[in-house]
Amino acid sequence: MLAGLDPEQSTAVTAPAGPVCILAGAGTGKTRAITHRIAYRALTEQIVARHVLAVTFTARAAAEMRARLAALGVGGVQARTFHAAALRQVRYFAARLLEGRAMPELLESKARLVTLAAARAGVRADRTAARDLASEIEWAKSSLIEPSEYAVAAAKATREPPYEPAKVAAVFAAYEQVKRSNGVIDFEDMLRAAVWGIEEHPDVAEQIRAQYRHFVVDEYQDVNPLQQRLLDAWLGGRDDLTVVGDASQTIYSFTGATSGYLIDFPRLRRGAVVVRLVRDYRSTPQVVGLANAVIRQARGAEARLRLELVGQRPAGPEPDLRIFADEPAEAAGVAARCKQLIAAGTPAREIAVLFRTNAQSEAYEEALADAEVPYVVQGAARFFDRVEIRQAIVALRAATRSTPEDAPLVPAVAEALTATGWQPDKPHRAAPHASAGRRSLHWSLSLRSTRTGRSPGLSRSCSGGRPSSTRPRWRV
Ligand SMILES: Nc1ncnc2c1ncn2[C@@H]1O[C@H](COP(=O)(O)OP(=O)(O)OP(=O)(O)O)[C@@H](O)[C@H]1O
Repeated sequence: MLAGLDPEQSTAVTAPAGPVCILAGAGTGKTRAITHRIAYRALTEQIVARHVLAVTFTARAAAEMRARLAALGVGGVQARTFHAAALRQVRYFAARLLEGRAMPELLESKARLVTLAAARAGVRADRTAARDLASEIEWAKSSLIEPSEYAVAAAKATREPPYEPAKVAAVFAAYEQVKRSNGVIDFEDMLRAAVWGIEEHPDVAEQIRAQYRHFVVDEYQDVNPLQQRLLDAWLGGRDDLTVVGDASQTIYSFTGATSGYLIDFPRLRRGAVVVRLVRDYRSTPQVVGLANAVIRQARGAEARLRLELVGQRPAGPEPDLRIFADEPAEAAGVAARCKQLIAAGTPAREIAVLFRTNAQSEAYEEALADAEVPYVVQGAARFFDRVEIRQAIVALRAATRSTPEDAPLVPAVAEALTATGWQPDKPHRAAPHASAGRRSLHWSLSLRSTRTGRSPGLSRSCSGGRPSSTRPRWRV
């Protein structure tokens, strides 16, 4: 279990029961460290695997952790997100907590009810405004802030609310009422229900604490006050807690997450073992050096836990860091660079453009289409979940089936797409770059020919969306 670990990872893995804080930079093997720690303790019979609750940030990370533990021969560990763990707990204890009442339905998205609540509070909110209001409500609820406290708290946190704070507070209060009268709860309510179940029901608390005795929290720099409260409720004053995080990777502050819990962990948890993982196994020393140089600029509390990473891989080319004024300029710069590389002989398929969230693909797709650089969007399952994309795929399939062998496919595709409600001549964005994350019909597909059953060999890229006289509407 200890072979294949570096000295710092070994320290983390073998640290005794109690608070352990693993400060781990990107690519330093933190997943290896925490899975090995759980497995090592289980296999040396310090703990029983089914008493471990490992909380991850995403369902994908939870699945990864379970798979790695299974590969190490350890089953039975509960690896879940805060939401999944809370939902399971509330469902399990529903009969006791709800005293026979039905479990309320869980709202997948706040948007519809926020729009209703805004109307009730006398605030006119279009879709974008409703989304911004929903984010504000989410921030407040994750930060344990009630509607009556919102205005003061928002000012203190230097929020930039979409309306004046009193209006947001009114929408927030109305939202809570609308939700109650609709008999539904949102994700934050579910976490609150899990907290309330433990804090107010000693029998529930006892049963949960008997089940979960050892805790691991991944991405601890992005925990919000509501999640921390749930963690504290689970712990019930015990301290067998391993947290893993990197203050320099805090990315969810706008939703209420705070790296404060990670930063204060060594001070607040007596006897905490603190381990720093700084050997970066993923990137070349050149890339690691650039990352260090960027992170060195950090100021404030995060800077105290800053990690200086050491690249472990063979040397590679020097990366080129460029800074742009805004996202469209950055996307245009990336597209221009791609064009330049292709003109110099680099095959397009050897160029990758990476971005953090799927919503950002819009800016890049637009810039690449404008620069007439062929592209394929890959690995973004959610892209294919978009309503317009699902409609388009259905339409394309129908078109390939109904088009005669020798007829050009493209008009049939356009026709079929139009039948789905898409209007090629209608601009899809009033202000193209004003709202990051808005979806538009601007896409690229790689299709298998259903008519021949063969792969066409080249990807068919269609660009729709903003009509332009200089840009062909369809390219195949
Ligand atoms: N001690 C080690 N020796 C050699 N390679 C290692 C070691 N520890 C981790 N690695 C390699 O480093 C890479 C990152 O490991 P892992 O996925 O565990 O890291 P991580 O820190 O969880 O990653 P992330 O940056 O995504 O959070 C993997 O390819 C892993 O095999």
